[in-house]
Amino acid sequence: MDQSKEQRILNSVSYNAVKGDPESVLDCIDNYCSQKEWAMNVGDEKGVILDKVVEEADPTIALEFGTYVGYSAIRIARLLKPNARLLTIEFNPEFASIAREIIEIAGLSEKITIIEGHSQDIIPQLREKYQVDKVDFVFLDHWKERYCPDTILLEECGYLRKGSILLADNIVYPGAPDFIKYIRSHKSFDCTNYPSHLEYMKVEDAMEKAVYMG
Ligand SMILES: O=C(NC/C=C/[C@H]1O[C@@H](n2ccc(=O)cc2)[C@H](O)[C@@H]1O)c1cc([N+](=O)[O-])cc(O)c1O
Ligand SMILES: [Mg+2]
Repeated sequence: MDQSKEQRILNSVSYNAVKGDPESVLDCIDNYCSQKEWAMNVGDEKGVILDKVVEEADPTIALEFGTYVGYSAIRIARLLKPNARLLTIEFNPEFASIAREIIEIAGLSEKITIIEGHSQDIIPQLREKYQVDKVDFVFLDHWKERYCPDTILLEECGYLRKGSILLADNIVYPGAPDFIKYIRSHKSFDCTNYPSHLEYMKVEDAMEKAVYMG
């Protein structure tokens, strides 16, 4: 059976990236996906917005929904301080195993924990199974119709604290209208929109930052 696109991305990283160098892994994926096969990584343009918000948050505990092949997990984890860690939730076992290998090549396996499963099943387990008390930063990049229910679940489970920062990808394309409606009308969230473009394309997109005010 011929390989998947995600396997071909791993092959390209494994062949071209410098082991232990996260930047070279990111560059390799961006080059492959802009020149050979498009893939749904946050990419190099929106990636700069992600970097800035992660630096602003300076999280000890970061959470990501939607690992895919690990591109944004590497982008986030490369900026974390020594004792900080990223938990990233991935539902598709093939993507999870490819992400694990790409993250290993980047030399960031110690800082990133990939949790396999559905976000709505994992979120309630974060306290007991993963010793999470509060999350300082959350990157939402999984199924767009899950952004809103999962944000509500994070709040209900008590993982958000005054100053917790959420950042959501794809606000324009594919879009997350129910999430935007909810978060912008919620009194405890202070929202900022960051216009940008869809990864590797000239299509309009945007990211939304929401700071929890407690
Ligand atoms: O659809 C998009 N993203 C959905 C991502 C889904 C990922 O989240 C995982 N997951 C993990 C946990 C879950 O609970 C559910 C899914 C899935 O297994 C997949 O790895 C998307 C689409 C476009 N696009 O141009 O079409 C552009 C983008 O930037 C996108 O992010
Ligand atoms: Mg996305």
